[in-house]
Amino acid sequence: MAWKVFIDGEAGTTGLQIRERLEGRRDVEILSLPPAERKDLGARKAAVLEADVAILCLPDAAAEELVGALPEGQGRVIDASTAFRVAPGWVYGFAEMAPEVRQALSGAVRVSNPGCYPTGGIALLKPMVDTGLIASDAGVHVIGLSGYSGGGKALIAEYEGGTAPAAFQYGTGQRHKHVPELMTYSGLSTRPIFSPTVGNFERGMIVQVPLHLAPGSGLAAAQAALEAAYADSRFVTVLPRPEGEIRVDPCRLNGTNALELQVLGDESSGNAVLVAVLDNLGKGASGAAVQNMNIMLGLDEAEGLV
Ligand SMILES: NC(=O)C1=CN([C@@H]2O[C@H](COP(=O)(O)OP(=O)(O)OC[C@H]3O[C@@H](n4cnc5c(N)ncnc54)[C@H](OP(=O)(O)O)[C@@H]3O)[C@@H](O)[C@H]2O)C=CC1
Ligand SMILES: CC(=O)N[C@@H](CCC(=O)OP(=O)(O)O)C(=O)O
Repeated sequence: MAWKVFIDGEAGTTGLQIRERLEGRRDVEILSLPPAERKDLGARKAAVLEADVAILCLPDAAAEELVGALPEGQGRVIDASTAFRVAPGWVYGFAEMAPEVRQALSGAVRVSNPGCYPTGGIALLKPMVDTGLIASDAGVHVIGLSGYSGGGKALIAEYEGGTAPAAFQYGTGQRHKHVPELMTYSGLSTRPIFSPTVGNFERGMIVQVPLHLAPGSGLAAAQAALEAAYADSRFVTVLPRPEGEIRVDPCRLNGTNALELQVLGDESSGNAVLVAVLDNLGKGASGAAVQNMNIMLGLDEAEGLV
């Protein structure tokens, strides 16, 4: 028997990627709507209710409208938008964030898929807060670098049309949509400063957290905290601290569901930069959505396919 999966917004950037990841699978049947019904609320609602799991790859407002139309507790949904990431009653689908998340996911009806930058930021920050290496009320800085596909079809068109600059910093008003989830799941009570930049490359991402740690021991402690948090993780890897200078390539995990974490810096001064590398369309979006779908359907064995 194949599980029925409906991808709402399957023609968009994230939807297409999920479709590609699922197309070769014999344990999954993709439910699709005819083009004329692609934006018909009634048809989409019926497809969600027919499916074993529906993955919403829509703008926030369209996701809110569809979820609002579903009967309470019916239609298992993974929402890729920002709409429900800190909403009560939703499971935040970052399976590696804490041991209890995987179990919550397996029975969940409403799952929000994490944002791309928060996936890297929370992965780095939560173990620091949990172990007391960062006080929960500390003011932290998070710096992001993303490929342009993170901006969806509109930004892709600007870059492919040659009208966008080589790179641009944005989120300059400190109102970026990712800050609430970053703060909530990292366990920070002070709103972090988040400064993202997008560059002229399609996909790939670096998230950096600069920190002043204890001189002489802080970097080793940060390394130990990350290693302990992700010891049993299949998709999150803590890399060894490098010897000397390195170059961090945002694109090195493209096409995968991997997330790599690393502690960089100088032990003698305690000046550190924690770094996460991921594919914004992989672990930052479609990979995580398929991983969550697998856990919800009890297909953990198939996780290697994401
Ligand atoms: N790109 C990324 O890296 C990531 C994106 N996300 C999130 O995923 C969601 C989708 O983003 P992304 O794929 O980039 O966006 P896109 O703009 O590439 O795709 C959105 C898709 O939704 C469709 N759509 C819009 N309104 C409706 C509606 N009312 N009913 C049905 N379909 C509709 C669009 O149709 P049409 O083709 O006609 O425009 C389009 O195909 C967003 O909420 C985004 O925040 C999450 C993680 C990362
Ligand atoms: C480069 C770029 O514009 N990136 C988007 C984030 C990517 C994304 O869509 O984030 P979600 O995971 O929340 O959907 C932005 O900064 O708004």
